[in-house]
Amino acid sequence: MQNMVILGATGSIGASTLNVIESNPSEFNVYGLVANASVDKMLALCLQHQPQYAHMVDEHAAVQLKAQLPVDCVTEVTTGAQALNALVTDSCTDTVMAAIVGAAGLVPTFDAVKAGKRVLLANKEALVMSGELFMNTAKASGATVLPVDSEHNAIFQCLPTQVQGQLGYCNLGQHGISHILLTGSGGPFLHSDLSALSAMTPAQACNHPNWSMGPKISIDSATMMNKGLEFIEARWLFNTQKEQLKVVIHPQSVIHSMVQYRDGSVIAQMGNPDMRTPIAHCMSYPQRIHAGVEPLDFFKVGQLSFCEPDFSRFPCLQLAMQACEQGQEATTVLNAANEIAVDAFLKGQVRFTDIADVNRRCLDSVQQTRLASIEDILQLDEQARVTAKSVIKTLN
Ligand SMILES: NC(=O)C1=CN([C@@H]2O[C@H](COP(=O)(O)OP(=O)(O)OC[C@H]3O[C@@H](n4cnc5c(N)ncnc54)[C@H](OP(=O)(O)O)[C@@H]3O)[C@@H](O)[C@H]2O)C=CC1
Ligand SMILES: CC(=O)[C@@H](O)[C@H](O)COP(=O)(O)O
Ligand SMILES: [Mn+2]
Repeated sequence: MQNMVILGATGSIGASTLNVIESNPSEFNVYGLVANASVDKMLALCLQHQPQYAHMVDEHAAVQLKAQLPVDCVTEVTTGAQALNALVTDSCTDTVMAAIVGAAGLVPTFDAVKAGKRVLLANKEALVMSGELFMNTAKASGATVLPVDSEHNAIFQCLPTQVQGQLGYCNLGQHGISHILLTGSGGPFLHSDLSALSAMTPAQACNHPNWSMGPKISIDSATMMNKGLEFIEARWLFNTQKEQLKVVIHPQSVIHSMVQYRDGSVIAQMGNPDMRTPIAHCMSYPQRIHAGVEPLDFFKVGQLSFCEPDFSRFPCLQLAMQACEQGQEATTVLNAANEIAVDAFLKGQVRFTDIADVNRRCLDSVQQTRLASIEDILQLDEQARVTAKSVIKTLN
């Protein structure tokens, strides 16, 4: 029985994870649930799953949750950074699902890695901000990091077993691998008129053709910043050189990514677009469990198609690839700027096309700094947020 802590329990990945646990009750126990401020959702989850701990980052939300839980409930409600650290590093915690959205997920995820836990990584922003430190820390602590993000999980499944055990420091060339082919759907605006993009609404941008996800990642898919963040994520997980990583647009999201070998073989992982597959894979690795996912029906799929990304339609993808080459300062700044720009777009404060402009202007301001610790990274993240907000003020 694995005791699981779910960071981001009230979100889309949180819900899929709890669904996989429900399908496999003898294998997993819900030990801790973590969210920010969604009291009603957390209350329902506590009543259903009876975790040992329910942690709310928002203190006010913790007080409300405590007041609403029945007195005989087994769940202890906690709040505060120390309690969150205690939960992810608790000797009873076996596995941490890292599914808080954005930079807010970095500290608890990193703490779990430092404590040598089995970490199922959905929170790609944590790696974008701290990739080198994150993977080095995992190696030093003995933590097992397993990629939940559908593409990275697919790549992982297509790699030789030996390489799977060397995440962060594997040498792909030594295993006959020539390229990693990172697939992306192209999002809801793949075929839209370029002149129409500036007027796209948050509802249109969140309307992903294949996946049902939280708002931030949905907007990132529409700008293809998601693929850019995933490019950086892949760079750290699979220790890739620039020329080993290619982005391929595949609108059906049936192939979730591929690994191309020197001898001409290409190994792909496929399945219906349902995050319960990669989540279940990580939860049970190296075994396989039921995920509750419909088997892929090739006769229904019919056709698979592919094309090259167009940077004039998706400037955010190009910015992320550029930042990846520049280094950790650039990827941290770009991630922070993007979080601010996406939030402003979702609130109707900027246009869809402004997201790339804010990101570009923040990336242009990047200076060389020393990022030796998580504290250094968080400080740079904070500065970049201030810059992004001031760039937004100059728009319109
Ligand atoms: N959804 C998907 O299919 C995929 C998601 N991912 C990645 O997984 C992560 C989660 O995505 P998704 O589930 O879609 O996001 P959602 O928006 O659906 O959920 C976000 C979760 O994070 C919590 N949260 C937000 N801010 C904070 C904070 N400051 N402190 C603590 N918790 C916080 C939310 O709590 P509350 O409800 O209280 O606000 C909620 O539980 C992202 O990094 C995303 O890129 C990767 C691949 C696929
Ligand atoms: C499900 C998942 O992993 C998302 O990151 C997904 O990849 C988003 O779709 P795009 O390929 O459109 O970015
Ligand atoms: Mn993905």
